[in-house]
Amino acid sequence: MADLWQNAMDHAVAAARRAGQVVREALLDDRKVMTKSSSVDLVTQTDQKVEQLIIQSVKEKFPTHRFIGEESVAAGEPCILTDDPTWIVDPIDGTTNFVHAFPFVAVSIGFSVNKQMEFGVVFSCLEDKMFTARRGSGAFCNGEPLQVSGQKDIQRSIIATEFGSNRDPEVVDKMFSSLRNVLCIPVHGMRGAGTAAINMCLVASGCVEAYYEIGMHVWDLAASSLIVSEAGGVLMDVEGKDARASADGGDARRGAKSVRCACVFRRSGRSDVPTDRRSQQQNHR
Ligand SMILES: O=P([O-])([O-])O[C@@H]1[C@H](O)[C@H](O)[C@@H](O)[C@H](O)[C@H]1O
Ligand SMILES: [Mg+2]
Ligand SMILES: [Mg+2]
Repeated sequence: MADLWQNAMDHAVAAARRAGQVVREALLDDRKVMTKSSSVDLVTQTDQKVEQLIIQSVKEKFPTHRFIGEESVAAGEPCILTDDPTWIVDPIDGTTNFVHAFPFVAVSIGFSVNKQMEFGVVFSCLEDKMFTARRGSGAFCNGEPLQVSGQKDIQRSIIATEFGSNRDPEVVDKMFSSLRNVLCIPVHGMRGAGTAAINMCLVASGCVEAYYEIGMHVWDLAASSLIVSEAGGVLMDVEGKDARASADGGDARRGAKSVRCACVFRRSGRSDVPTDRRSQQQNHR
C-alpha cells in the first residue's frame, strides 16, 4: 500500500535540512538573545525565523494541515492537538547551546494524525546527522538503521538528563536529589547534550541507555519519541506507564504547554525508572 504520508515526510526532511543551514549560518553572526519564562529560558530571532520558514513551506504544500510550534505558542497561538494532520515543530532544540555555540543543536519536526505520531525528523545540524522515523518502518540516522542498547543492567549504563530552565532552589534540590540517587546506583556515567531531542536520539542510537527529564514540552519530544520507539525503546512517565500519549500531545490536547513528565527509555517494558523511589529499589538488588 502506498505510504500516505511519505510526501509529507520528504518535505519535513528537506525543511529540516534548510533550517539547519540557516542555524549554521546564524552561528557566524552575533546572536541577539531574548528571554521567555525566566532569565535562563532563552530565545533568539533565529528560533523565530526558522519556525516561520518551516511553517510557511509546509503551508504552501499542505494548506489544510495544522501546527504546534514552540515559538508560535510563546507568541500566543493555541497548543491544542486535534485528530487533524499536525506538524509539531521545535525550530531550535538546544537554544542555550546555540547561543553559546555549544555544538549540539537540533531542528525537530514531528507529524501527528489522529493523535498518533506518523513520522519524526530530528536534524542535529552541527553534526550533520539526520535522524528519521516513520511509524512501523524503523528509525535511521543518515539512512543507517538505529537500535537502542541491549544493556539490561542499569549499573552498566549511561543515563542522560537535563536541568531545564527552572532555577527555583526547591526544584533544583529535587533534581539534584534524583541525580544523586541515579549516580549512586552506581551507573557508569551521566550525560546531557543540552537538547532533549538529541539526548533521545542518543538513546535510539544505543550509546545512552536511558534519558529522563521533568517538564519537557511536546515540541521537545514529539519527533524523537517516535525515533526512540522505532529503534526499539520505550517511553515512560514517572509511574512507569506508557508516556507516548504525552509525547504525541497528551497534554497539548488538554491545552497545556508542558508535558510535565519524566521519560525513560529501555529496550524491555520493565519499569526500572531511575526516579528517587525506583533507584532505591535498584540499590537493593
Ligand atoms: O528551549 P529548547 O532549547 O527548544 O528546548 C530545551 C532543551 O531541549 C533542553 O535540553 C531541555 O532541558 C529543555 O527542557 C527544553 O525545553
Ligand atoms: Mg526544545
Ligand atoms: Mg526550541
